[in-house]
Amino acid sequence: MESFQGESRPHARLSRISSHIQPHHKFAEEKADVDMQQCRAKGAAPGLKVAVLGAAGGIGQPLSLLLKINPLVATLNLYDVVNTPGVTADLSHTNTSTVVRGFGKEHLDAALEGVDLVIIPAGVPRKPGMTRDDLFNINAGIVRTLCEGIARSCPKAVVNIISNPVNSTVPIAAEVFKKAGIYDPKRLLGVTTLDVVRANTFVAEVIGVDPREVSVPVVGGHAGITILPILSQVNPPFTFTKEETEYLTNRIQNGGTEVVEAKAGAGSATLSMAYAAAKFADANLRALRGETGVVECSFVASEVTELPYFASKVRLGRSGIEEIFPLGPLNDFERKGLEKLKGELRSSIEKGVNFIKGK
Ligand SMILES: NC(=O)C1=CN([C@@H]2O[C@H](COP(=O)(O)OP(=O)(O)OC[C@H]3O[C@@H](n4cnc5c(N)ncnc54)[C@H](O)[C@@H]3O)[C@@H](O)[C@H]2O)C=CC1
Ligand SMILES: O=C([O-])CC(=O)C(=O)O
Repeated sequence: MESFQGESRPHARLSRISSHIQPHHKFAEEKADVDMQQCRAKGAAPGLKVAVLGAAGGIGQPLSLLLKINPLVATLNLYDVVNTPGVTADLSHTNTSTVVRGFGKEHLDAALEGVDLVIIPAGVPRKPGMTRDDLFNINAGIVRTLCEGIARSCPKAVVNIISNPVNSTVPIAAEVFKKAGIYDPKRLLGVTTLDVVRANTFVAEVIGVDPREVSVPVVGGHAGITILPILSQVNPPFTFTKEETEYLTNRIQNGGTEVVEAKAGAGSATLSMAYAAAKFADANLRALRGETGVVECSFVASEVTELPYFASKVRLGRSGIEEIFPLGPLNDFERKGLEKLKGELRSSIEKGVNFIKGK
């Protein structure tokens, strides 16, 4: 069993080095509580504290790297049940001002203390032939345990859930927070950004523009037909043929499976997911810092449809979600897709809720 809590931080003064030359895993537990401000590198913003739970995984590692180079992140806490010392030591050598601290299995509460944004990519990924729901039995318990830690240590944090099946893990997180009496629907967001990233990429290929200039809302949930791209609302505006619409919808809905099959047993999307999660985290952080007009798609507690959770465009602010936008005008194809997804999405949501309510 791994028990690790260490930190790596920039040294503002040479005289401090002596206290940092011990191997990371030898750091005493209380050392992690040293005042961060006094050790922050010159020029570093007194910024936000972010925790990644599952930081040593396929998503966790590149996501942590992208957060380490985000100037809005002052402190980055890396938590995993294995391999955090190595990932922490490695990442700490990148010369950005973000302070990196590593936490092993027994130190969940310390990893979460005072954190503003928690990102959860912990859990098992799919292998070919599996659905995301096949991950429920393992990942539901992992998400529950981690959310219980959040309730104890940083009940006001904004929480981004990546662990699959997102259609169930977000309701699981909500029920854990309700049980603990700290639930705030504005602060709980399922990460569906990869669906938007894929939609923008695939659409850009069809219409022949830079993918960074394309914006497609993707609504519903994050599994198969519950992923519903609203191609009629693409920006820049474009009219797709029936064939293009079917091809793009199918490719976006099955983007995850495309990667799972290409990786042939070695896991699911990690690099594109880390990119998407870092993009979504950056939006959350900018909003927490007071930037206005930050809009992203996310799977959240919602009244946009009759379902209790639904992904759609949300406006982020200083306290999490400030506004959930209605779906806007849909064409026939999209209206049918919306009706078709509701049954599956409802049962995935109920499965998550019942996992905590014990039904
Ligand atoms: N929302 C989305 O769009 C996407 C979600 N995913 C999901 O993200 C999850 C992680 O995927 P990968 O990083 O590829 O898997 P991975 O197996 O490479 O990494 C998972 C990490 O979680 C850690 N872990 C396991 N139990 C833990 C616990 N109790 N506390 C903390 N850490 C724990 C493992 O030690 C491992 O380092 C999977 O459930 C996958 O399906 C993947 C891609 C896209
Ligand atoms: O497909 C998977 O299992 C991982 C995932 O959620 C995605 O890539 O969208």
